[in-house]
Amino acid sequence: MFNPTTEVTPGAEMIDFRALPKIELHAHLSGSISRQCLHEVWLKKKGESAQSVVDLPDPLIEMPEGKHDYDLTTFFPLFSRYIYRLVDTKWALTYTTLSVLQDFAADGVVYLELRTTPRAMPQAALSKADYIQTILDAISQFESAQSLSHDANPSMKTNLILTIDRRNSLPEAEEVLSLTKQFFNKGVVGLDLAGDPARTEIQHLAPVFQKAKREIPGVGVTLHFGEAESSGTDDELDMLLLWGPPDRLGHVIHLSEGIKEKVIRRGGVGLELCLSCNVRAGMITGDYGDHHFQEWYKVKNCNIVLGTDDVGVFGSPLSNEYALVAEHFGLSRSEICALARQGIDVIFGGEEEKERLRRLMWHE
Ligand SMILES: CNc1ncnc2c1ncn2[C@@H]1O[C@H](COP(=O)(O)O)[C@@H](O)[C@H]1O
Repeated sequence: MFNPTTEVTPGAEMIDFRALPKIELHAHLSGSISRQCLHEVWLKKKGESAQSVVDLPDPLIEMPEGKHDYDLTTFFPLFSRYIYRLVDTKWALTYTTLSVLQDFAADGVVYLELRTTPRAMPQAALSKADYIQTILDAISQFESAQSLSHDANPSMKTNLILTIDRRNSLPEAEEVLSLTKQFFNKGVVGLDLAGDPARTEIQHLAPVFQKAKREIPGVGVTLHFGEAESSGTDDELDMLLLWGPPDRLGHVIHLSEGIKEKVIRRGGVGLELCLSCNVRAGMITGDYGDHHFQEWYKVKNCNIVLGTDDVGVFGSPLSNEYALVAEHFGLSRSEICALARQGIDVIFGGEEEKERLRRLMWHE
């Protein structure tokens, strides 16, 4: 039923990148659904003559396997125009979430923080709170099945981060904050800022992020940071560094030298770097070897965590992200293991989970 993407390239020392225990902290739920899984949802809905798919092409035609060249103008509409029309019932949400969890676990992910934008589904009588509860139930179902299985692989722990979209009005963002409060310590561990970086008017969201840590002690804050030129101005990035303040930053592409210094001076900030997403969506100039991974890798007091962003769209599982780094930046086996372990200190999942990861992640 599930079909994890396979694109693992052997590294210099023949590391089994899939077996390497990995931490994934930057994965958007709806963008992580495989095309095969979307196709299965489409087939079921077609069979039921569901209204939402009457004029909706088959995912395997709309997003053929091998097509990964979405850019920032074609990428965001894919969700509103297409994926959200397929995933619009409780059944589809549960089915696709289970598939995403299965794919990450099969790829050797041992700790996952999935992020998602709470979305009401009025036609299915699902509120935003129901949306979150449905995903949390799927996670519990997956974790119970894992604990019963005789699989020798370490099990994958999953937590949820709720996304505030840059398009959100203040009341909409307040609602995400209050949902975070409602589900905090019940599977939700953090708050994210994401969405189309072309939307540059975001100052109105400041009070929500400033309130987050005050009102929810222990909550994690991660922000998409300098993802595009339009969202990489010093004005925006200086403002974002005051929001929370953030524990982790996503993408970190368009940063002036001054902002880079401020990030470094903070110390211990988690940097969620998504190589294939950035290269395939043309968010950086050049190819993998030109990725800013190489620059940040030299900075010793930040914690780099590789992420897939949207593996269903960009087609590169986390094991492949590690293989790419080994290949393009010449990391040895022990350096790859040390890189994978950098994520431990910046998870939002608590001390006990950090201890579990310290025990099970490879040292070399
Ligand atoms: C280039 N990478 C990215 N940059 C910014 N936002 C992104 C993103 N990839 C995904 N999203 C955000 O996540 C939503 C889909 O997942 P959920 O419905 O929330 O699970 C998208 O609508 C977008 O707002």
